[in-house]
Parts: sequence; C-alpha cells; structure tokens
Amino acid sequence: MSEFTKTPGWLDWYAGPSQPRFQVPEGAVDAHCHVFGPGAEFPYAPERKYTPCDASKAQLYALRDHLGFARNVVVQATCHGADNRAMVDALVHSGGKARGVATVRRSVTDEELQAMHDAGVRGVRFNFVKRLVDFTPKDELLEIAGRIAKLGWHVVIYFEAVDLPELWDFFTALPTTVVVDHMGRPDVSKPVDGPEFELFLKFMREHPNVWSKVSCPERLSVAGPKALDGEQAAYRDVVPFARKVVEEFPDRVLWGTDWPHPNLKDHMPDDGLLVDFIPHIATTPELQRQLLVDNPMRLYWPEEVKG
Ligand SMILES: O=C(O)c1cc(C(=O)O)oc(=O)c1
Repeated sequence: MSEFTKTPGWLDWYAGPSQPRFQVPEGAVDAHCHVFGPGAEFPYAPERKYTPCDASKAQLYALRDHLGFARNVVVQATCHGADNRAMVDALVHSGGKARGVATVRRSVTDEELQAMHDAGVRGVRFNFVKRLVDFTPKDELLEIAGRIAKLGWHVVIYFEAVDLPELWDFFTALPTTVVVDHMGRPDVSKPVDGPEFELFLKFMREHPNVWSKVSCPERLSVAGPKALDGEQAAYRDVVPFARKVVEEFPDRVLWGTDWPHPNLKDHMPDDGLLVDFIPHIATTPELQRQLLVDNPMRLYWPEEVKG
C-alpha cells in the first residue's frame, strides 16, 4: 500500500482506451510519457507540487502495445524531483525499447550520469513552469548542460509561451540539441499567425538545434471537443498550431501521448482517440513516418539508424 494521498481533484489515467483507427507506422515511438511510482516502491519527492495516482512501467508498456507503438521515451515527471529511480527502472525493464530524459541537480556525479547513460538516459529536462517546480539558477542549468553535452545528450525544456521572450537568451545559449515540450504551450485561443506563436516559430527557424514535441492537445485545447466517446475530431483548435510546426520543421518534431497526463483538471482523454489526432497534424504517410519513427530514432537510438 502506498502511503501517498493524491492531490484533491486528481484525475487518474483512462482505463480501457479504445483501439485507434489510425495505425501508426511500424517502429513508432511514443516520445513523451511518464511513470508515476508506484509510490510504495519509488516514493514521490518531498519537494513535489502534486501527488499523482500510481502509473507503473507495466501499465505504460501495456498501453504502448495496445496503441501499436514499438518504443517509448520516458520523461522524468516533476513529482519525482531529481530522484530518477522510477524512470531508470522503467528503462532497464524495457528490453531496450525505452530511452529516458532525467532531471538532475548540479550535485550529480559523473558516475551517476554514466550509470544513467548505460540505462538509456539521453537527455535532461529543464522545467520553467512555475506551478510544477521551484526556480533553479541559470548558472546551475548551464553547468549541467555543459556536462551532459559531453555524453551526447540533449536538453528538454518546458515553459509557457508568455515566458519565451525572457528565456530566449538562455535557451539560445544551450550547447546541445534542445527539445521543446508541447510546442512551448501556445495559447491556442490566439491566432496561429499572431505575434506569440510567430516568436516560437522564429525560435525554431533561427536555431536549427531546436526541436519541438507537437504533443498535449488535451492540455492546450480551449474549445475541444474532448477525446472521449469516440470523438474523431478532438481538440481541433490545436490542429493549426501543431500542423504548422510539423509542416515547417518535418525533421525536428516528435510526438508523445503524455500518458498518464499529469494535472489535467477538466477531463482525462481516451489515449486511443489521442492517437487518432495524429493524422490531423501530420497529414501524409511521409510526415507521419518522420514524426513517429525517423526523428525519434535519430535522437534516441542513433546507433540503429543507418547512414
Ligand atoms: O503540464 C503539466 O502539468 C505537466 C507536468 C509534467 C511533470 O510533472 O513532469 O510533465 C508534463 O509533460 C506536463
């Protein structure tokens, strides 16, 4: 029994997701998902901002198989702070089918970084979303970035669109590939060709080392409809934003379920219907293959990519 009590109002992941109508290409990678605990085995961090339901590696890999994916990238969830044991445990029990993104502090040793590398970690996450983490000084993050660059890792950044101007100089100084979570959380009630999203596109245009996950329509959508009850046109207000990024930067985009969808307040999506969102944003088999196979393989399993 876990001694943890979930944050009030917590929504658990959707049990019994539907079978997607969209068949993902062979070898597809779910490049953004998490494990939570289980808390009794891998306790949540004292400094966490939320306490989730448990979401184990076995449940994650069952979802992978159900949706038709071949591999996962497991991103350290903030409820585990810089204790990467649950994520690393998921990687080492994946049979080589999962890679990971860790959260580390400057106190991490080279031996610990190497052990994580051996387990399949290929990146660190810097989080600037204030409801999720306490502030970390930029000099500490730059020091970490310099160290992990030597391992060939990349930096994943999570921030809100309104904070991009202030973070621009820091982001553009990072010495690695930089992967933006959830398109930098655009406000999709604003125009897709308005100044806020244009700044994000400019960030990607001017910096060829910047990639984006075109994930989390369930988080970004304002007008819906929700991916529930067989809805095949879910989150249509997010489509123009994600489609724009996929079409302009087809070789620098990734997609992930974001399972088990931390901190959703309004509803929990049916992950099968979330997969059916993909062909609305990557509209040709070629774009779908780049998004789901070629790009994540190049970033996370480069040794398996020929030529
Ligand atoms: O928006 C969020 O609440 C959220 C949280 C986390 C995390 O807690 O790690 O990860 C995500 O990708 C998104």
